[in-house]
Amino acid sequence: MAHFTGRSYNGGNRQKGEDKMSELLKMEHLVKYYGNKTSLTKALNDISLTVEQGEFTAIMGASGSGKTTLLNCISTIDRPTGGKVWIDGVCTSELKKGELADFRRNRLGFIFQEFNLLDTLTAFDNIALALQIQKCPHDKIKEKIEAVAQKLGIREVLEKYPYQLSGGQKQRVAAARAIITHPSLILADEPTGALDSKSSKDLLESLKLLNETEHTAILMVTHDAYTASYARRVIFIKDGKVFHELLKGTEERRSFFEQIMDVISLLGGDMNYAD
Ligand SMILES: Nc1ncnc2c1ncn2[C@@H]1O[C@H](COP(=O)(O)OP(=O)(O)OP(=O)(O)O)[C@@H](O)[C@H]1O
Repeated sequence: MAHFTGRSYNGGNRQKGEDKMSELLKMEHLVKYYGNKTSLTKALNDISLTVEQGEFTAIMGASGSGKTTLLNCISTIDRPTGGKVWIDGVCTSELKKGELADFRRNRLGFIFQEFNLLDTLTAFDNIALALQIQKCPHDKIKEKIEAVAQKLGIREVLEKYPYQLSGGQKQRVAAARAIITHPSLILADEPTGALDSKSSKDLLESLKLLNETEHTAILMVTHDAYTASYARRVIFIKDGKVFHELLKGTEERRSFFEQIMDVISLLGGDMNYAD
């Protein structure tokens, strides 16, 4: 086991000497209750965090700790009971109903555990859909898809339908669909949850490459330490609160994985241990 080199949570403030980046996502005092007076669940209990432009962040926590609720409040799929979220300086709780869909379409990309591809469209058309909605010209669509497909290693499967693809290929198509509109932020909920270890590795290498070359920020919920070790920063949630965070320095991914494992052993819970 590596020595525990993490630091106590400091409200998302960067430490001295760290890269100066600009703020992309800010949450202040996020609270989310489910239920009613007789049966109340406090899913988020006062979370304040910032994520910088281009940052690759993982959110970890045991089942029921509030990871998906947090992601849904950020993505505007769910409304927090209290507190505020800003993305690119826009306070999402101030957006009107009609503005929310446009906001999500233009600023956010989504990757879900279950891929969410349309079965009746080819991989190419699934990816193209995001651009057609934005009224991108036809020749530009082809050019953009070919470029992203090259990066993700899915050029050969673009004319296939989802049922003809492996889980790993489907998830890389979903990643292409998420990145193609150049969103400020990709939100991924357990993106490797339905994949075997080889496909998980391929997807994570692809996400890392997209993050590095396109400078798109990725916020990824996972309960898997191996998956989280691809991020530069890991935030641990317990009972709806931020419990700890780790920042990857210059060390290898494997050693970051060991640091993550150390925090998991402090947290307990049902997270994955394999590397
Ligand atoms: N729609 C809902 N109605 C009532 N309670 C909910 C609802 N959604 C989530 N919860 C509760 O809120 C808490 C946090 O749930 P959440 O799904 O965010 O956890 P999670 O960390 O994503 O869990 P998992 O890893 O199992 O997906 C849990 O106690 C859950 O039962």
